[in-house]
Amino acid sequence: MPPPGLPDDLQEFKAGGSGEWFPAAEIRYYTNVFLVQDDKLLLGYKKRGLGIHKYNGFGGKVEPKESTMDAALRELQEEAGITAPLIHAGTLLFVVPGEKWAHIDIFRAEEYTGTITESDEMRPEWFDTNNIPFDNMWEEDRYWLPLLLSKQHFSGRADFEREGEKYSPKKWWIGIDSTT
Ligand SMILES: Nc1nc2c([nH]c(=O)n2[C@H]2C[C@H](O)[C@@H](COP(=O)(O)OP(=O)(O)OP(=O)(O)O)O2)c(=O)[nH]1
Repeated sequence: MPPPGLPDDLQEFKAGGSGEWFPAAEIRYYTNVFLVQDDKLLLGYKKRGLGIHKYNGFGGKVEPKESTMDAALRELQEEAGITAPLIHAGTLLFVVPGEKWAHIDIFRAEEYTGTITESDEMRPEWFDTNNIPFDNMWEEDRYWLPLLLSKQHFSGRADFEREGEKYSPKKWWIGIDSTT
């Protein structure tokens, strides 16, 4: 059974952790873009802000009156210097008690135009898809990134406890959309 906040028609893929899901809160929208070419994945090393010193896709907050797609394209341009046709890969709810829920629309791109460029926020780096730096990423990314790579549409939720800038995973659930 999917946790609160996710659609009902999901097939469980990975779940773990313990305790209760944190209570509902207001939702804030984010984007995250992963570029995949052959057996290579482009990640960015985050130099500031949420997730500092972790590798992640390129993305950020959706601004008021901006569509999610426009936000994803803007962040990809700002953080990696490129533009790309984006395919919706899945969604993730990232929950921290006492904070707004982050609803993250996650996109995959397979081609791009422009020159991959380091920005103030991200240092881009290519990784082999069988050598992804999961130990230096958000904890639950290891569970859903394989679904992004295998082109299976997913939805997930991950609840974290926060102590200062340290986020510890508490409970997570990742499902595959049964229509894919
Ligand atoms: N892969 C992954 N990404 C996550 C998780 N949680 C989470 O917020 N993110 C992403 C969503 C966004 O792409 C990014 C956080 O956005 P941000 O705070 O850098 O937003 P921004 O670029 O608008 O920031 P700023 O300009 O205000 O500094 O981290 C997670 O658990 N896994």
